[in-house]
Amino acid sequence: MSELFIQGPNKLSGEICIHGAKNSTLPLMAASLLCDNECILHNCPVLSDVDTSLKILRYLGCRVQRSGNDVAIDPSSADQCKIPDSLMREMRSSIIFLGAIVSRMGKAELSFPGGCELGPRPIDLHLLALRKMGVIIEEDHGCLKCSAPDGVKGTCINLSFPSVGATENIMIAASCAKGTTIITNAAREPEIWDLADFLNSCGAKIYGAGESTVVIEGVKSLSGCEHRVIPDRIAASTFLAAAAITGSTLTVSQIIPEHIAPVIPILEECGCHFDISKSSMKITAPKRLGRVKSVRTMPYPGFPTDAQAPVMAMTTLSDGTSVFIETIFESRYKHVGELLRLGANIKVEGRVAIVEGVSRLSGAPVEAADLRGGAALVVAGLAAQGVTQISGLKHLDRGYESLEKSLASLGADIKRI
Ligand SMILES: CC(=O)N[C@H]1[C@@H](OP(=O)(O)OP(=O)(O)OC[C@H]2O[C@@H](n3ccc(=O)[nH]c3=O)[C@H](O)[C@@H]2O)O[C@H](CO)[C@@H](O)[C@@H]1O
Ligand SMILES: C=C(OP(=O)(O)O)C(=O)O
Repeated sequence: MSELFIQGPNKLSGEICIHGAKNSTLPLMAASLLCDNECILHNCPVLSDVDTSLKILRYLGCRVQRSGNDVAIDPSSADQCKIPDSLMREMRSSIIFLGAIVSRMGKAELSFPGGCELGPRPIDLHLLALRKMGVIIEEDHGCLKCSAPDGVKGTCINLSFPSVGATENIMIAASCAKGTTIITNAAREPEIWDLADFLNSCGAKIYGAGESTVVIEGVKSLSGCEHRVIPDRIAASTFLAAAAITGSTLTVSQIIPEHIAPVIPILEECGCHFDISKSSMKITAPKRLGRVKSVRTMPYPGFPTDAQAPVMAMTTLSDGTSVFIETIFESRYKHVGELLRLGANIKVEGRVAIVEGVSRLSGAPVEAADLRGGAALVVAGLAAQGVTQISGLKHLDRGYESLEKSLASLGADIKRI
């Protein structure tokens, strides 16, 4: 298996164009199954999770074609309702196909999804909602056998937690349901808004996406459309953290600055300065970062849990003590043990991590245990003295397109061997 070798420290400079959002692309690909004819998605990142989604769509009988960052999906020939366990295990987003398959085929058969191991990641909210919408779901030895003999029906669903995936599954299932669905305490992440934008372009009637209450009036059918995926706010946040820890000035472009707004005040607190324009921002980092008092992960518009690890890596070289509180996932500190190998000083107590900034990190062999934990190791490695050797790249390849090429183009000494 290949590994990343980073020789640090090195400043970054220039401009990085941010790729399309993984967490938008995947639900959009699932939603395209509902359409009567071809959908074209632009700005799809080249990632292993996108490959997995393409495999699932092919398995279901769709004709799919990828050309660079454009993906064409023709679902008119879809005739299967099962997803094999091996594909379900590849990523969390495989579960988002459930609402789409059962809505289109009247039945679906799949198993529990994979994805980053961040502690328990149940799908009870997805299943509860779909059951309320008239879907019969039998759980048998890890297999979910689902059918909707009378079709999927609109209803009122109050989510006990604003789950991103559950909100997406309900929106997709509800788009062609009989009647109106009202989701209260819905997730408000930008990816929810992007999904609604795509479905509405296909003829759906979704109102309020991005707010806590989303109303979906079921329509008879959806046509295809052309859609551009929104930029990846977590990839952008990762590059900002990388610029900050290396004391760099960097322009991050092809972004929606508003989507990164929850991360900016944390970087400003550390002493970074921002020049923000319509679709880009320039970060200027100080020689030595200050500490950040506390970072609490929260559903959007709070600080994103997906940015916690890269931003924590950034604070390992801060002057002072930074505190992190992870409220979304039970076990999202797997990067801490690896950051300690690089010389960081971090203590974890349950959901709280306390980072005592050190004046120097030194390169060492480390292993990524999950996607954003891997990104944290890259951020730290860019500022560490000597060689940081990172294994476990399959996680990074799920979420960052050509990461080492992008960083090398900005001045980092980084190679994949
Ligand atoms: C592919 C994708 O878009 N992944 C993102 C999505 O994951 P995902 O959609 O899995 O995240 P959720 O918002 O559903 O999960 C948030 C919390 O709700 C809990 N929960 C969720 C569903 C459920 O049925 N029952 C339940 O208890 C989870 O265990 C977790 O503690 O949102 C997360 C939170 O922003 C991000 O970290 C992931 O990058
Ligand atoms: C946790 C993540 O992804 P997934 O939900 O696909 O595991 C992530 O993108 O950080």
